[in-house]
Amino acid sequence: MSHGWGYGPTNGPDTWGADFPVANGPRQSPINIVPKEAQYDSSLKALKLRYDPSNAKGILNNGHSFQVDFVDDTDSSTLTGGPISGTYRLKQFHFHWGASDDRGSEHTVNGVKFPCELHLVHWNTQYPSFGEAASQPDGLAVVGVFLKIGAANPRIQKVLDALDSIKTKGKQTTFTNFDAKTLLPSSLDYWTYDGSLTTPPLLESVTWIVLKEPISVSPAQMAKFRSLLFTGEGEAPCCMVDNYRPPQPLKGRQLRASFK
Ligand SMILES: CC#CCOc1ccc(CNS(N)(=O)=O)cc1
Ligand SMILES: [Zn+2]
Repeated sequence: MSHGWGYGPTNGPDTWGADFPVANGPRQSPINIVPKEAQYDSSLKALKLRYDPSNAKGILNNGHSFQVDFVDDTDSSTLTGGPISGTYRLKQFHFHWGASDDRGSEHTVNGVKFPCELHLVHWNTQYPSFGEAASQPDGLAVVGVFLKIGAANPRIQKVLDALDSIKTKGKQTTFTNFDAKTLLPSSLDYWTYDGSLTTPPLLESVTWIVLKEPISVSPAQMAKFRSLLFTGEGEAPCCMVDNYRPPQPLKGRQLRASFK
């Protein structure tokens, strides 16, 4: 049986290059963000996120994380402005997290890991589909949001309450009427750089937009993330934790900031 990619000792990030050679490419993600080395760019526009709650359709345990999927056949949930040109449609959002609060995020800031990181995945409508866009250097835009330990965040609770229904790999359920914009912090200040998907196929097609301000998550809410399993029903259970790729070499890329 093929031993697909994952986050364990025999199929984790250090092994991905065997099946996905782009893993050692020039624009891999995530990266360590060093704010002092980010170049403020006054030409960067404000992010414009317009999401229609009725586009939310389902929530899925995909065996690597869980994702909330959106209807993306019209321009009703979009990202415009910021560092991108044109219109990008929201496809899904998902998270990465650790087994304990000292790790879990993919991007780091001055080497500091957050316990969790949210990714909102968008694709460039210049291309006919997500799949087509994912193979283009300007095909995707992912907004990254750090989660830091603090007060319980009521805005993620509806997502967390759905996790009991998708405990094992492959399980999915309907998930409707959800405004992804409520997951965002009050400030939309961001860092941006050219990067890749952080999971296989690791395609170098992502404009990364990482928000400076984190949102909060409580220890009890983190426990809900950690209640999921990488494994399918009937398999020996393996807790879904530490599903993050570590920072990759910058390889001369410029990191820009939308704020001073
Ligand atoms: C091409 C392709 C494909 C499968 O779809 C995805 C979607 C999102 C991701 C997650 N990428 S990330 N962590 O960089 O947002 C990976 C594969
Ligand atoms: Zn991700």
